[in-house]
Amino acid sequence: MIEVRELRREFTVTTKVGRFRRERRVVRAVDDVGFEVAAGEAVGYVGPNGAGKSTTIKMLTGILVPTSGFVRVCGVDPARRRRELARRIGVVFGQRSQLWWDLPLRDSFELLRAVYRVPKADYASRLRECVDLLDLGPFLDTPVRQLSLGQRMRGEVVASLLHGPELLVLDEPTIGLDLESKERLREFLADLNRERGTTLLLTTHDLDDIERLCPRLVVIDRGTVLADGALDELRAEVAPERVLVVDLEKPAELVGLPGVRSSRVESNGLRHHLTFSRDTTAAKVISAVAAQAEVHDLAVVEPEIDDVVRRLYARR
Ligand SMILES: Nc1ncnc2c1ncn2[C@@H]1O[C@H](COP(=O)(O)OP(=O)(O)OP(=O)(O)O)[C@@H](O)[C@H]1O
Repeated sequence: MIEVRELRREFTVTTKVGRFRRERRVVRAVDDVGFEVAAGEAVGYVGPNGAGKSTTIKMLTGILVPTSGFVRVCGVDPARRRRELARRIGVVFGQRSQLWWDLPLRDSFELLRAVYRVPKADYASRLRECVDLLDLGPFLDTPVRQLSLGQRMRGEVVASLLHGPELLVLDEPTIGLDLESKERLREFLADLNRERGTTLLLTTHDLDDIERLCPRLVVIDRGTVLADGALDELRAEVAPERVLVVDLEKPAELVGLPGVRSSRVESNGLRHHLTFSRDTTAAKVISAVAAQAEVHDLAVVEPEIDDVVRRLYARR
């Protein structure tokens, strides 16, 4: 669905040096980026501010022409065949609107139907389904300018789906939304990917979006790919330890546990946080604990996704 190889984009920026002199400098926003996304995948494209995410997205959607490299989306060169691509993909920019500000939401959708020449029956059924799932019915006749951010974002997502795209590209779709709106949108997108098989590529700073939606992550920093893989694999790679939290029936000291590298004791010896390596199974640690004390409750804690991504950035 997406093929990117040695993709590069440079910008020339002019900065003032001293009182009269200006200096031209080339900024390489995307520097030999490569990755592929297969049909049906949901991939998170993450990186710190200025990493090159939006620039990549703009090249994938044909808004920006690459300085060099290879890019194909749905088999076409986005910059050369932008119009054709627009009929096959949906794009949502959290910070920019594709809706007509003064028109009711319904009229914006109608206009987009005409732009994309969506057959009336397809349009009606897609609109009905999206509006129901995203609970937008009560707002269809409200001018876009009067919608809350959460309502508008749901509107943006509907607008991007009216022509039934194979791929949906989202740049910061949950930015500024409250927790409930975020959750509703994530649920909708997860269903879209699972039930419809729509491919998703999204950039976000909210790693809960990734946890909820994207089994795979492509991490970029300073224009280059730092890591690309399944979230679980990246977790195992950069965070080679997990924590077993055990609550004992009675306070006890635990000694000689297999694979346990460090421990922290709380509640006067009742709760133990045992950090163990991935070479050991949780079952082995648990049975060694159970041989020494009576266990009341336990949980295995994986490192948080924020921690995984922070460690990936730090590797640089
Ligand atoms: N039109 C432009 N002209 C000059 N420099 C630009 C332009 N667009 C982006 N850049 C620079 O390219 C780099 C990458 O920017 P980009 O917007 O792609 O990052 P990002 O990962 O999307 O960041 P953020 O998370 O802050 O949105 C930055 O250093 C930015 O200043």
